[in-house]
Amino acid sequence: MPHRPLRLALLGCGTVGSEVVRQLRARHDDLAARIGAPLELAGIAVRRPELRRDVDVDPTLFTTDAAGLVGREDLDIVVEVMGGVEPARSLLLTAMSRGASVVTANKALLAEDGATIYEAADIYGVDVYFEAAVAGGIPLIRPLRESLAGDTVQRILGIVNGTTNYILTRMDEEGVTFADALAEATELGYAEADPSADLDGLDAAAKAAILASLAFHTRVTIGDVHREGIAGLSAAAVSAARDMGYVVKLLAICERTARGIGVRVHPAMIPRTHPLAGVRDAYNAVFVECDAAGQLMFYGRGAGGPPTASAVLGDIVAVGRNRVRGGIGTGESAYADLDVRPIGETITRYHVNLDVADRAGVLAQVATVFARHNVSIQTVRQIGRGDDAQLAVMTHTAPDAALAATVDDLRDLDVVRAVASVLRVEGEEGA
Ligand SMILES: NC(=O)C1=CN([C@@H]2O[C@H](COP(=O)(O)OP(=O)(O)OC[C@H]3O[C@@H](n4cnc5c(N)ncnc54)[C@H](O)[C@@H]3O)[C@@H](O)[C@H]2O)C=CC1
Ligand SMILES: N[C@@H](CC=O)C(=O)O
Ligand code: NA
Repeated sequence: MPHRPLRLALLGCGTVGSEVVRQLRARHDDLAARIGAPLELAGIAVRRPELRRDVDVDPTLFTTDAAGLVGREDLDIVVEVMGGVEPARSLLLTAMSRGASVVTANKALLAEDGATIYEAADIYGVDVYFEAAVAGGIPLIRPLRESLAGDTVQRILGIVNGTTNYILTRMDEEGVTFADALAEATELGYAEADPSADLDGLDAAAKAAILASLAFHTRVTIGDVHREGIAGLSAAAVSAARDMGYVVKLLAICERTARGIGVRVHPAMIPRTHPLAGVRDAYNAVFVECDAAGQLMFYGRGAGGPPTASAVLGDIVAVGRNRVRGGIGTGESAYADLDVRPIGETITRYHVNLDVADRAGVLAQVATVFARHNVSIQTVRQIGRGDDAQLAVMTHTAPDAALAATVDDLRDLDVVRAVASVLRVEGEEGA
């Protein structure tokens, strides 16, 4: 006997939402066959129903009463693509309390207060799926949640923000200024409405928190993530890295450490030969390093309407199948409850560019500061002469706290006119 149609409500109809509607319509019959029941759009919550959209929608589906829509008793799936913590959180909680499963692309909400959402799903016996929340169309959540559930993840290293990767690519390859590259990214529709979420690393930190939670079976929130954005990065630092055979990328790194886990987002230099160095423009790529599976790489479009909607539709099919067959999929797994350790305990390397006085004895003074903090120098070279003299120092690995204290003390040296740039160096051994 054919299954009754599954009723679906959409919250938000912007870049992702309108593409979800378009793809739902374009693949209606295939989706019905894959799920075992047709999907029926019951309503779309929007702010301005009169707005012209890229997709044809029956205007009677639009409502400005999102709370009324999710309060209905007859919904099977609520798809949230409006973004932001509130009212998205309250709307999803209401939807779940009425028995609907939830599909969301909202990394900000999940990284801020995923616990409330997962607990509600548990209480009401419904699904929460969120493949689109990290790295858009790239399947990454499901591999971590399901395919790798039998393995032990040691480390995740990736580029998870398309906007900043676009900016850094343009600065590195064409010498475009930061401001011009940002304007281009905005024009191309990669940047958030408020691009500071991209530039300050907030978007990447939310994604890192979600990835770390899944990989380490531990509740990690955005507040646990050490975060540095790219706003302070100079064109000079990017071009100095290029001259040395490195490229600067905004990285998200989640790793097991001696005493727990570390989760961080910051710009870093990686060797030009590293696979992540070739990830250009708004593309994302994520390495996952496991005990048994070894190194895995996930690559593709991390932003934009069509790829993100592809991830949303995949979740709709998964949730729909659970509805048709009965039962629910994987829920939150936070049993390991590992400690999120401070950035100071991270073992890493620094590359430091110093504007220095060009006279005898300067190198010795600089080297003494590194030695005082037990930071070993791998290479040091002088660039320029006289007023343009710079020392470029590459360290060996050391605790981040020791490296940071070294840089603080270097600033106090009379012979150091300025600390021109400080960048961590990643990806030299393996991924
Ligand atoms: N655009 C992208 O490339 C990606 C977006 N996402 C996530 O998907 C979600 C949606 O993103 P976009 O579609 O790009 O944003 P958008 O700004 O284009 O669309 C959001 C829509 O929701 C509507 N909305 C917001 N609050 C509302 C409310 N209270 N009631 C009714 N409508 C409301 C807005 O008017 C807007 O039309 C966000 O959580 C975002 O972080 C995730 C991956 C990639
Ligand atoms: N602004 C984000 C969109 C997707 O998450 C990005 O640039 O990656
Ligand atoms: Na994804």
